[in-house]
Amino acid sequence: MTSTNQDLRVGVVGAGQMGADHIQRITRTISGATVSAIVEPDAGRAAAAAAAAPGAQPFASIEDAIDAAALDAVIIATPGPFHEPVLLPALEARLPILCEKPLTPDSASSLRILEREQQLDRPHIQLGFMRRFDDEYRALRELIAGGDAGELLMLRGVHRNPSVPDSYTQSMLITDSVVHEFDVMPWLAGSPIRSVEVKYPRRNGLAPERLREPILVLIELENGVLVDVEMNVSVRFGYQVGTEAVLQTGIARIGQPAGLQRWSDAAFSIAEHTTFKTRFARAYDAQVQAWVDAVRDGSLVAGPNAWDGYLVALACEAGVRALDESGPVPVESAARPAFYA
Ligand SMILES: NC(=O)c1ccc[n+]([C@@H]2O[C@H](COP(=O)([O-])OP(=O)(O)OC[C@H]3O[C@@H](n4cnc5c(N)ncnc54)[C@H](O)[C@@H]3O)[C@@H](O)[C@H]2O)c1
Ligand SMILES: O[C@H]1[C@H](O)[C@@H](O)[C@H](O)[C@@H](O)[C@H]1O
Repeated sequence: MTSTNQDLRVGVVGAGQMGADHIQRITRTISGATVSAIVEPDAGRAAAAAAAAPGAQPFASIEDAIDAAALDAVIIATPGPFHEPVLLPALEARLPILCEKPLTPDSASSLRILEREQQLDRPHIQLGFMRRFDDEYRALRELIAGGDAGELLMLRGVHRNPSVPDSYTQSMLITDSVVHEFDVMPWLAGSPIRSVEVKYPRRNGLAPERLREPILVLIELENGVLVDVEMNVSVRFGYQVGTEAVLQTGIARIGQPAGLQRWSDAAFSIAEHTTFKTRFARAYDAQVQAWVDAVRDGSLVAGPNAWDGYLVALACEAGVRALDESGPVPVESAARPAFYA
């Protein structure tokens, strides 16, 4: 750290919906860090981000921010295809990195990142798979590992978005959305992915014309646990992410609606989220705080690392193939190098 005060100076690259959220989070909620640099090509977003983070300097590129020694660490919140051009100079400058998911959109580019990172003394990249910081996901993982209800047999997931932007394509059902399940389900079950299959139920006529959805994704894990995920992005009513674990002698469920309960007009209702920003707000806070603390104490990474991102990239490749092929597509997951132990 080259900070003049005790705070970690964080640069944020990409100040769109997620980057702007992280800028506010660091400015208002996180302790031990300030936003010192913002790289955002869109002038309106750059101005809004600067207003939210007094004292942060604007830069045209990550390279310029590095040359000006304006940051100790970086959060990458550009769209997935624009992660690699930021990751490489950041690694070159030995900056600790919190990179939003996915690491990169395909396994070949993820491998390039792994190769570059392994030239450093230790992992520098933490990945933004925030579900690992969600209290409910953590409790579920603990329960499964504890074995009180016997062995885990199945995991059943629902992942429902109210709608998606015009830029969202068919393959993004996998690479932008199911990408989370490709990380969190193996993490819950303690076993890597063996294959991915996609089934198409009846199409939702309210979906954008370019999308054939919802989809049902079947994920087989190496330990025999079968995972099914309903991926559904035009549900309109709200944002819902839930998981049910089927164990030998019990069922565990997370992601149920919580909060305001209401009785009126002879009916009962309960508030539902409309965006991941509120559903996972506490998880994002915990994730960023854990990362800041890890950078400050020198451990640099306190969550999923680039190897986890590579495994997910392999699963995404299989998932994208499975959108067009019938039957399970195998995932060849390589052995984790000692560097990422
Ligand atoms: N963890 C989560 O739940 C979650 C939620 C949403 C998005 N994301 C991830 O966050 C990242 C950003 O997604 P978003 O929804 O905020 O996208 P967005 O389109 O809202 O914002 C991306 C921003 O990056 C800027 N940008 C593009 N190229 C750039 C470059 N080369 N240098 C600097 N800035 C550049 C764009 O102008 C834009 O403002 C993606 O990786 C996405 O997958 C994660
Ligand atoms: O980019 C978003 C984000 O990653 C959300 O967490 C996920 O639920 C959405 O499906 C995806 O589009």
